[in-house]
Amino acid sequence: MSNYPDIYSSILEGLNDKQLEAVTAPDGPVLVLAGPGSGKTRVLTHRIAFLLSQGVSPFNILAVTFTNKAAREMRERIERLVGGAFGSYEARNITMGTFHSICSRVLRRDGGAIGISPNFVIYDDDDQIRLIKQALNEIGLDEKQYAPRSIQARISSAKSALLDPEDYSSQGVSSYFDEIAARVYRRYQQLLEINQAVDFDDLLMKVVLLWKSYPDILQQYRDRWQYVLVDEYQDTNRAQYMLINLLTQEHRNIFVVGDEDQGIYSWRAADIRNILNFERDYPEAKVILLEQNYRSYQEILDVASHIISSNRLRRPKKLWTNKSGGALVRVREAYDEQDEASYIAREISRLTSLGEYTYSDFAVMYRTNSQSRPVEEAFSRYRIPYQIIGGTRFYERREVKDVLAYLRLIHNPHDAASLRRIIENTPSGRGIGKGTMKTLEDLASRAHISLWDAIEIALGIKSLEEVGAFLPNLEIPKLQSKAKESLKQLVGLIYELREQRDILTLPHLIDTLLIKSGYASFLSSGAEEDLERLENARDLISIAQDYAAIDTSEALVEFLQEVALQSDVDTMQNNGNQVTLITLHAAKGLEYKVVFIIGFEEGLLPHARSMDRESDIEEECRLAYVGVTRAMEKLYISYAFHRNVFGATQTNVPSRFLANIPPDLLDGSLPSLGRRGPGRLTSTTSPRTPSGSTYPGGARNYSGQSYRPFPSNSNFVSSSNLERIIQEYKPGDRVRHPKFGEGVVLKVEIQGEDAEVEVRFAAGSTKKLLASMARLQKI
Ligand SMILES: Nc1ncnc2c1ncn2[C@@H]1O[C@H](COP(=O)(O)OP(=O)(O)OP(=O)(O)O)[C@@H](O)[C@H]1O
Ligand SMILES: [Mg+2]
Repeated sequence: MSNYPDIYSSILEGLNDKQLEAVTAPDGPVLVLAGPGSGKTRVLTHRIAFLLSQGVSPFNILAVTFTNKAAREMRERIERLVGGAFGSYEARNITMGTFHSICSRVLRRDGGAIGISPNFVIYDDDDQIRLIKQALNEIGLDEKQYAPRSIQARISSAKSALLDPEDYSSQGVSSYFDEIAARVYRRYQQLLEINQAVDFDDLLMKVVLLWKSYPDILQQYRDRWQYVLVDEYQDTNRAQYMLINLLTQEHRNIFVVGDEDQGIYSWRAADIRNILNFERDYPEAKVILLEQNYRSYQEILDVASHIISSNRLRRPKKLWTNKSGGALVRVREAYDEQDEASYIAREISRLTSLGEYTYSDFAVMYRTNSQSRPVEEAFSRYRIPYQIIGGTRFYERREVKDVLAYLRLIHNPHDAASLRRIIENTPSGRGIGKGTMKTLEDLASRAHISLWDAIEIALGIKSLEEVGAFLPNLEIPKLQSKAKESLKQLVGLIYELREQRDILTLPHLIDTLLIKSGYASFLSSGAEEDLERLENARDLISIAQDYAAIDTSEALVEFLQEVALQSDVDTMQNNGNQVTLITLHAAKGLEYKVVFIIGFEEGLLPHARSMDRESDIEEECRLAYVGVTRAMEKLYISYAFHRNVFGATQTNVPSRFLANIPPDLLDGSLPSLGRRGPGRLTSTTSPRTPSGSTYPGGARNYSGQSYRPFPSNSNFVSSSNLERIIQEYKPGDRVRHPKFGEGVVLKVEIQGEDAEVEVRFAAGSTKKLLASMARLQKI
């Protein structure tokens, strides 16, 4: 470091030798391969600051992150690192964001060359499904027989592999279903074009197409982005790989960081082989391995290493840290998901009341979104503030989508998804019936024009020639006068709002559209629900304040793009003092002082869907590994004996991923059964593991009990559970049953391994219930 003048000290200070080597590497390709928490993201951030300090213009730097939030944080960090020396305006001019947001900008600017309107709208998942249904319909196929979701998945993977409909028909088809998908893909793509829309995968694929077809345009981008940096490189797909490759082939200033063990997006066509290809494509690459972990205590790392060690398709890697003396990783068997959630709530209350932690230090992680519900309920009972990442997002709320549909239509009237949404939903039908819509859609379909054009033609505002559909034999449908009137009003409204766009700021425009469209009065019944919806709709106005200072056409583009490309994690707040509830997938790259991973069970982690293929199981293992390595100080892993899945009670066994962990690394019971090999968690007895304690509130820590294998018979209750039941109910207790309501316990009787509880319900009936099955709640 002494070779560098003082001015660089903030950039280089505190880096270890390997990190320093990466940050200060000379121009040319660099690959940083390293495990979680070893400072890859930090190195990438400091590398950018270092480039700036070397006189590289921020305009010449492109940095790709996995979420927009990560990009924002990286930019702020760089500003802080270089701020004093170079002025904070520097970092603002770096191009930084996700692949999708960067590609969206490229297409907006240069997509015209390959026939993409600069006003294109971005279709989300919902829009895509609607369009696929429309395509199926038009081809005469039944959407019940050919699930639109499965077709969407095929189209998406075709696009990620850079196969257009023709390529896919000729190369990607291996079954009858593929053939159907290929036909739908073709029509779907045409419909996107007519709607002047692109889907997420198009954003990437179209830029590859653009750059491949127009070397002069590619050259402009090569000249512009002379330094390209990519975080989380293991999760790039074929299209992303091509984008980076096209950009950097010439100048070869490519700096990527990644970890093969953390590849968790192969279901979105990510390909870990891109890391291997890197060394093939850039044989002169400098490869740097980082080994020291700065995030977690050794106790956590040891557990992580044992979990990932069962994967065969990997190079062994050592993780070490000089942070030792932390707590052992806690493993706990819960009775069911409620018990699991209550335990977490109590533990968080306990730790915060000791003053050691605040709520924002905690995260609860899970495999599937639906697992968050019991945790939310427990947190409400314990008054623990939380934020949930994913779930129903603000932008997915009906009223928000309705207002966005108006905005999208103002931006681009050819977007039929938005037009249909407005006609069908808000405010109630707009007086345009199904018959009229069918007539208009038929016209659009036959003439290969947008729905908007079809409406204008039917109203006599435009002729077929004017919209570029010269079909002399096409009969223009006659509409009923009432429908005509309603359509005229709608078209007039959109024209009027488009005029307003040129006059008003974006927040004003939204305000105006709420009033003129009748949407505000539609929601003004005064009912609680309507008030809330109106409030949400109006929240868009305050969000749009960020764009009030720029020209409204441009603001609208930026605003819609931000909304369309927002990921779950982007909505996460850093400022509130609240616990984070997040899926394992979304937790990538993040860190928390205390992490709870719930549902460490066969069927959830690994997920039932991934049981068939070894490569899928390995991906689930990496997912578990990603989760475990998010923890800095304390880690809790839990699995439940019973779990309610879509209304049915399942009896699950602990995850096979626990099987490779030596018991002395854990505090709590270890399901040693699984150690006989993956997938063979059959019943047998297992050694008793010491530890365990009682928790406030009188609930037991099952980890203090010997591990009991659970036969699939769900009446079975382990002795620990039996103890709990007996402790839990006594005559006179007031209880609540989900179906029978409130009642009083009259009698508790042991029945083999279970207990029978007799309850008199307030409604009058007396019932005998098996304690293990009844889902009684004490009140
Ligand atoms: N040299 C260092 N000195 C002190 N702290 C460091 C150092 N390097 C990294 N850290 C800290 O260690 C933590 C992990 O770093 P970072 O997030 O960059 O790791 P990563 O390799 O990107 O992890 P992941 O694979 O999970 O994305 C961060 O809190 C970071 O600030
Ligand atoms: Mg990282």
